[in-house]
Amino acid sequence: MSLNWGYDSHNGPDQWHKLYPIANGDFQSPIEIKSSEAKVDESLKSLSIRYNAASLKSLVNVGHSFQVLAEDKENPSVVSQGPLKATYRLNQFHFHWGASNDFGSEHTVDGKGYAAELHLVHWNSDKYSSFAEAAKNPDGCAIVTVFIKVGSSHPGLQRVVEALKLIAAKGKQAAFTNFDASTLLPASMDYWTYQGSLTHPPLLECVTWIIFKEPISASSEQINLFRSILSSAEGEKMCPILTNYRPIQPLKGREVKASFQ
Ligand SMILES: Cc1cc(C)cc(S(N)(=O)=O)c1
Ligand SMILES: [Zn+2]
Repeated sequence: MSLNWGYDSHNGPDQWHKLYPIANGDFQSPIEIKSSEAKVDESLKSLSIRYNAASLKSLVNVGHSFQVLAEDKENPSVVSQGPLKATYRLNQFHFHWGASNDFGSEHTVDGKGYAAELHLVHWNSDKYSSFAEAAKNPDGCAIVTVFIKVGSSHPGLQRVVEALKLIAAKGKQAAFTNFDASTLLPASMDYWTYQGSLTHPPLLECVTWIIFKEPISASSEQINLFRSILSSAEGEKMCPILTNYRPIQPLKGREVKASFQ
């Protein structure tokens, strides 16, 4: 199935509104986080993240990124507390990046972009029976987000980037098991949170965003391996995925809360 959207000039974020009018909605993501304008909310609980290495099963090249998929029936990996009023099950995680290390994250902080951004995608399994059903509701999804800056090599990320050679072409899938996603989280649990949307089509406004203040570090070589996967299928002209981030969207009066001073 060829995508009707992408990140090129002819099918990229500026064009998405033609097929997905919600692209101009009031709760779109990503956004710029202006740290001085975030409202410290003392009532925000600390986040409870319980990841189970048995949850993750496979790695797939979806043509615009790669995803590590959870089998979310048994041994679910879950996030709860923090700004959330329910328990949210891990569905998958993936990354966004750019053609150079100077940009590539989707959210920005005080005008600064990071080299890449990790999205750990969860759905409200207390209220809904699947991610697809949850994504139709404002309280349906919770995406835990970790910024990635260029620095020392990240041991946890190394297993992920080494597996990318197995899924170089679009549509390729490989087993990826026994991986504890909590190795990708920063030391500090301080976060910002706001209500927004999925950051590519269908752009549904169903997400409680939970964005850690502290980035993790990855080496330039590790981030460069993200750019080694292809948007082309086997046998087609090889086309590396050099960029897959949506630019920041208007805040439209939304409040960003901070769990920290
Ligand atoms: C369309 C879509 C689906 C999923 C699972 C996740 C996203 S994102 N990039 O907002 O995390 C977007
Ligand atoms: Zn994403």
